[in-house]
Amino acid sequence: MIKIAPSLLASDFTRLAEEVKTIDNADMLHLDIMDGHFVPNLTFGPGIISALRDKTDLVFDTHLMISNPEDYIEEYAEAGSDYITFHIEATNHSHRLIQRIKESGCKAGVSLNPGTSLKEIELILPDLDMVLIMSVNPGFGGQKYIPQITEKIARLNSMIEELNNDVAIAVDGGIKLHNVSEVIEAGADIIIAGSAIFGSENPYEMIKKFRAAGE
Ligand SMILES: O=C(CO)[C@@H](O)[C@H](O)COP(=O)(O)O
Repeated sequence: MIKIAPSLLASDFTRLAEEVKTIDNADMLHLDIMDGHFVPNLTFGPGIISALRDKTDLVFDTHLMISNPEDYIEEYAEAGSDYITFHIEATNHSHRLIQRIKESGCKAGVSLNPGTSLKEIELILPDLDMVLIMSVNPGFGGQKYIPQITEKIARLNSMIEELNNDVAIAVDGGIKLHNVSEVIEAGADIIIAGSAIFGSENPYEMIKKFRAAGE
């Protein structure tokens, strides 16, 4: 079953609580944390996550696009995250970070920029709950899907099958109705989409269409 995770980045920040209600048929809420350092944009922090926590039952999927993620794990767990994902490019201590995320009561994910090889995560793959493949360069919504990423998803899918493990593949960036099937066929389990969902006339119906593409 494909999971749909609308990215809050594309919502109207003046009406967050109402925006979240428009997507209550999704599975997860994707929360992009940007620090203006690891990526050239700034978004929001744990205060917004805790403010939204009692507004929805969606699983909170926190994506740390920040330098020094080791300084913030517990804070984002306490704010109400269910998953915490950090970037492999942002730390020299990925295994320790995974352990800390799990100790904080969350599921652990790691994300890879488009130019980062899957080799970087080979040794930590058995310990992960999710791998988040960036299909655009992180920092901004509304960019175009990078076509080579489809092959990367398929290779990751084979690596996970070989391990015989339950690691979810999430794909993030530039996913629309016209290419969602390609991403799902390559092996994605979680579709993260911002502008295609929050930018549509009817986010609820758009989620239904995304879901149908995976059936
Ligand atoms: O993390 C990011 C971008 O850095 C994504 O989560 C975007 O928010 C996805 O937006 P669309 O490409 O779907 O508009």
